[in-house]
Amino acid sequence: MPKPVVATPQKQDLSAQPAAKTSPMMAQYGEIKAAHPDVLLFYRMGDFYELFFEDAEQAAAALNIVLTKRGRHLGEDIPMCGVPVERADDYLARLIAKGFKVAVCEQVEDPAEARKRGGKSVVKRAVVRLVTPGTLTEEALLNPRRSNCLVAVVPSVLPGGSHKSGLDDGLFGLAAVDISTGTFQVMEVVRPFLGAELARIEPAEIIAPDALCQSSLFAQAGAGAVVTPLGSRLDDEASAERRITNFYGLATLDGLAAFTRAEKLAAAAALFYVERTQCGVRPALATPGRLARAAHMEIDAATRANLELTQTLAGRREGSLADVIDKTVTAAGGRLLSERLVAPLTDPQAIGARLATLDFLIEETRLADDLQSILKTAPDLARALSRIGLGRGGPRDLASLRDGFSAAQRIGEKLDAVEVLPRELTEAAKACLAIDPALVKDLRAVLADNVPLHRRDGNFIRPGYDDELDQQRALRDESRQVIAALQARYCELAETRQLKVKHNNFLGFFLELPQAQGEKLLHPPFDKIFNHRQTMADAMRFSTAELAELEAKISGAAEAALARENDIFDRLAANILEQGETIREGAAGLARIDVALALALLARRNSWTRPRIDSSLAFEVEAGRHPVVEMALKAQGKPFIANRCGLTALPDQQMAGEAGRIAVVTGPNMGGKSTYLRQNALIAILAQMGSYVPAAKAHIGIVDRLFSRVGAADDLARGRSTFMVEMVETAAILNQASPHSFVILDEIGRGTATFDGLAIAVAVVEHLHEVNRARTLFATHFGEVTALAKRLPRLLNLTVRVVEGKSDLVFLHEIVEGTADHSHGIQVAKLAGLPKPVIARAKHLLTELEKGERRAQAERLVADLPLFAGIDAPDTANEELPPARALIEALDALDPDQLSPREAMEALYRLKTLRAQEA
Ligand SMILES: Nc1ncnc2c1ncn2[C@@H]1O[C@H](COP(=O)(O)OP(=O)(O)OP(=O)(O)O)[C@@H](O)[C@H]1O
Repeated sequence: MPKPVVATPQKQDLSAQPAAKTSPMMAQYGEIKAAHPDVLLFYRMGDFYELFFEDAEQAAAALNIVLTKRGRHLGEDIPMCGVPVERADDYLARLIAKGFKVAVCEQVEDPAEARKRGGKSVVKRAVVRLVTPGTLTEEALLNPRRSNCLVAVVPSVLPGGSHKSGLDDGLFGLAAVDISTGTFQVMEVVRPFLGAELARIEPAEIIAPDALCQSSLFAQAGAGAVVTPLGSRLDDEASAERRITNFYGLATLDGLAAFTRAEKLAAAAALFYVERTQCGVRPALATPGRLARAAHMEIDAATRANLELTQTLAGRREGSLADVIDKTVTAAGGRLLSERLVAPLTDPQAIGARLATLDFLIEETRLADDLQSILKTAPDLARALSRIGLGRGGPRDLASLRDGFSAAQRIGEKLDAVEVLPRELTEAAKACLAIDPALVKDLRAVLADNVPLHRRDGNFIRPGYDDELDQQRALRDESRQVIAALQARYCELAETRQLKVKHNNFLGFFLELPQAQGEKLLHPPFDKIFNHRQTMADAMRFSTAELAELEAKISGAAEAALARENDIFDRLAANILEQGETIREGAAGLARIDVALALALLARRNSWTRPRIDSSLAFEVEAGRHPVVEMALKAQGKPFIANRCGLTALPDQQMAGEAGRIAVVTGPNMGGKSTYLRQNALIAILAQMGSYVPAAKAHIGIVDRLFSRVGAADDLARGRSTFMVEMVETAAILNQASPHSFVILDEIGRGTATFDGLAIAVAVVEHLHEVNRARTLFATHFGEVTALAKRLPRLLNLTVRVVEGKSDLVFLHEIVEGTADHSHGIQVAKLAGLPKPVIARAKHLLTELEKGERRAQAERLVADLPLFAGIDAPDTANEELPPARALIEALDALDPDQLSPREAMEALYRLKTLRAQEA
């Protein structure tokens, strides 16, 4: 995980030194470094980027490269290290991954120009770009299948402003920009949801006002991103609007979505940072779209991590749900699939539209296969376009666009030929066909078959395309032939066969031959023709007047040819950028098709079914499976046992209001309880992202929020023990879950003393049943909790079946109604290989305990206590509402999208008051 980059004051301040003591180059370095104190400065010198002073020390340590020295400053050696320009991307990637930021400083004039100003003049240099984790564009620095977002977080009310609750309870504007693809989204979010939103976006970098960065906010909700303080450079609302309109060349913001103040501030902050890091070059960003939070299933950061949606708890993609379901064939498709997975929809109609696409593609297998094989030829259009937009594109990016456009065209035509298409595919096909076919033609005609990565390497324009270029190339190549002839002639003259014509940047063309033969050329008559240039360990180098003349001619022709190639490149790039928006939409269309094809293929191959989705509180899954565990078992040749889950409350169980059921799942360790809990949460996620699901049948009433308390990990970095983490997460659930939520709780209370744990588990179940009324799966080892079913009408007891053999246990992994008779903990311990004497002793103790008083006490705790002690059961609508219920209803009545910031603030205060009453 990248560490936050902290400004490191540099020891040297060269700009403050008397000029006489500092070389002109070091003075220039000092001046540039002073303007970029908190980043590593890559200072271009010829074919290297050099780093000096502390930058050199830090980079050498981080990159494991040699630290040398160059000259002296204030009587001390200047530490230096360097990376070759050719391999700079690799080194940059490693530095960025370690949390550094880098300013790339280039020579911005020809050294010849500098020489004209006098012998001691230094070549002009300038920082052309700041490379930060959230503003990357190069292929080598990016993960192709992950988006790379920069997120600006701006509080609606700044701390120290008129409102005391600026940070803790406030409203935030959030702007997420991915300059590698040009996407830009803004939203407004209240403090309790900020963590979930950041966890969804998984930003590479967060920028925020200083006060916010210094607060504990991002330590809790930063999703591991590098956090960059914005300093005091925060616009007011009017300047924010101006910044946005200026960026897009618009007269007003009216044509875009109606943004709130916080959203405008965040969008402007993001644009400010993008312009700053790109040193004034404007990436081709889409205009910001507004994201309504309520449109997505809310999944908090802990739940997202625990369910291992896009990465496992160990931080790897293998073994995550995304890894198992991702059958996309393009990088953009992979990114979109992950985005959908972490933001399942809540609108049944929108989900239905996605499912209709899958229905169609599952039916039309031939067409689906054809489309997928075309898609396999489509490179990453969005990222190539973005690099071209930033002037960082190379010939391979043009080739990617050419191949991508032609794939889009073929896919568009194929879909267009189908009579009745689902809406999503009609729209995607239209977007694909909107890309101007002339562009493809042009690119095909212009680009050579094999093109280099960098423009500087030349030879990317097809021979025969441009007369002038062909002439320059002929001249260049002819001269090369002349050189070959010269080599033969000089061999004769020097009476050796070992003479070679070579080239380097320092000498240009030169002749090289072994020292033994070279010696002779230093003397008459040879020295009239051959001018000695260098003596190496085992070779000597010479030049001749004729070679120098040719050198000038060749480099002139080569330079002219390259300049001509670059002119053609620029013209093409300009044509492409003119259609940037259309191309981006076409690329998005291809990604949507890729995702649909991938999900259709997944459903077809694994016999997944179409879920029924509506706005009820249903939760009925027949023969559900855990996709990741199933896949892992399949690899070992073992079957996965499918299980039913029914949490829909019967009408007569709902009492005064809507509610779902709670299933208490008991059973032995290793029986499959956790798998069962997670698989049902994953089925809800898959269904709402618009995928078929691993079940024989599924009916899911929209889940608006998904909560989980599973797994146990200390959060020592934040000073929380396992039990504390467990309780914090449980508190969040009990305070926030509603009947429309889905909750999975695994072994609440196991992290503390038995009685405390049991008491907490019982109280939590009661609260969930009476107050939250959410559809819930509650796994526990406290068998006593099952007794609650006698008192709580919507409670259901499930257990995992095991068969106890003579000497061991057989796990059937079958979930059935009922309760576990005992926990089999000792048998599992035996299976795990605990020493025999320990097992024997434990068995003995267990018998004693089961006979004893403690057990009876525990059972009484659950069975004999007054019904719902401490909880006011809201069983008639006319009774005065208990405050927690009132709070939930007040929350339910709110529609955040309809509130002005002021109304939102007022609502927040109302809620706080209700909460205070409850306490
Ligand atoms: N439905 C199933 N079909 C086949 N194998 C399963 C099934 N469910 C679980 N398993 C296997 O059993 C193992 C244990 O499952 P799981 O972790 O869910 O058990 P558990 O009851 O939660 O255990 P504990 O109480 O110790 O946490 C899994 O790793 C998997 O290999």
